Amino acid sequence: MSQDVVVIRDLVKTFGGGRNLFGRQASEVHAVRGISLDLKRGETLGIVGESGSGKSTLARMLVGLERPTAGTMQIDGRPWSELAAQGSRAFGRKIQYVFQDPVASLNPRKTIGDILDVPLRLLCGYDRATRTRRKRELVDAVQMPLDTLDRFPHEFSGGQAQRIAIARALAAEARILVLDEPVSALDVSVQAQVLLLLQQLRDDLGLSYLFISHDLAVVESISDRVAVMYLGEVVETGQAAELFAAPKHEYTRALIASAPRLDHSETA
Ligand SMILES: Nc1ncnc2c1ncn2[C@@H]1O[C@H](COP(=O)(O)OP(=O)(O)OP(=O)(O)O)[C@@H](O)[C@H]1O
Repeated sequence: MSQDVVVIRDLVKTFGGGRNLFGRQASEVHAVRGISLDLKRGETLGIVGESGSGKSTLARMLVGLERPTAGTMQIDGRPWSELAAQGSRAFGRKIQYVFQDPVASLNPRKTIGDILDVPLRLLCGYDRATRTRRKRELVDAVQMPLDTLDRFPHEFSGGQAQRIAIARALAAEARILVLDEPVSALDVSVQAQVLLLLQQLRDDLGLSYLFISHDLAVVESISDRVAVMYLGEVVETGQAAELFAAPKHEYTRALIASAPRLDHSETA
């Protein structure tokens, strides 16, 4: 069996380009311009690039929220087109999306128990007893107390809410997580705790992560490999430590030079 859980080939996404109200050709936005990438089982692939480089568009296509203009993707051994033909739930069992703003991503009117119930019921079809057991396991897996299940999203800090969002992403036993700026909204000390939890979960459950961030220090700390995106293209990929220590592409060098928190200078 292939070690690659995500295979992306020549992926393109173009927005717009149709005729406008006056019959004129509207301008096209080339958000993703022919990307090829692989994500291996158990690996964290960091995706970096400035705002507008196409990171979120890539992520949204992977999880089935956006349809590619051209190219192919395979998710956990299944062609993207096959999952798309089955509807959005087919993606949910294979690949899950964790958003930047954890509190906003949780329904404020539902308890955490009810929020976790949704994927267990709709994606897995579990009976009530199994759902109850799984919900306990899930809050435990993200190191939250059991009474979390009876509380509402607003009762939690940003870091706790992100743990809950991660628990929800794990509910349907998808083994691939697309993490889109998952710690960017959190204080630095909380970021470190959530990153540690993500690493533990990855190792314990054999997860694979596509980890998107504009924060190079965060990406370097968690990623095995890194892909650098610029204007819709991947301009450089490499092992995280090597790529940050000796960037090959001009854009990667500029990105590192403009990042205040990443210090690769020699200490005397
Ligand atoms: N639905 C859409 N319709 C039209 N253009 C879009 C749409 N979504 C994204 N774009 C454009 O595609 C390009 C890539 O955007 P994308 O959000 O993927 O970049 P990003 O690297 O994730 O940036 P950010 O870090 O700001 O989210 C941008 O020029 C953006 O304006």
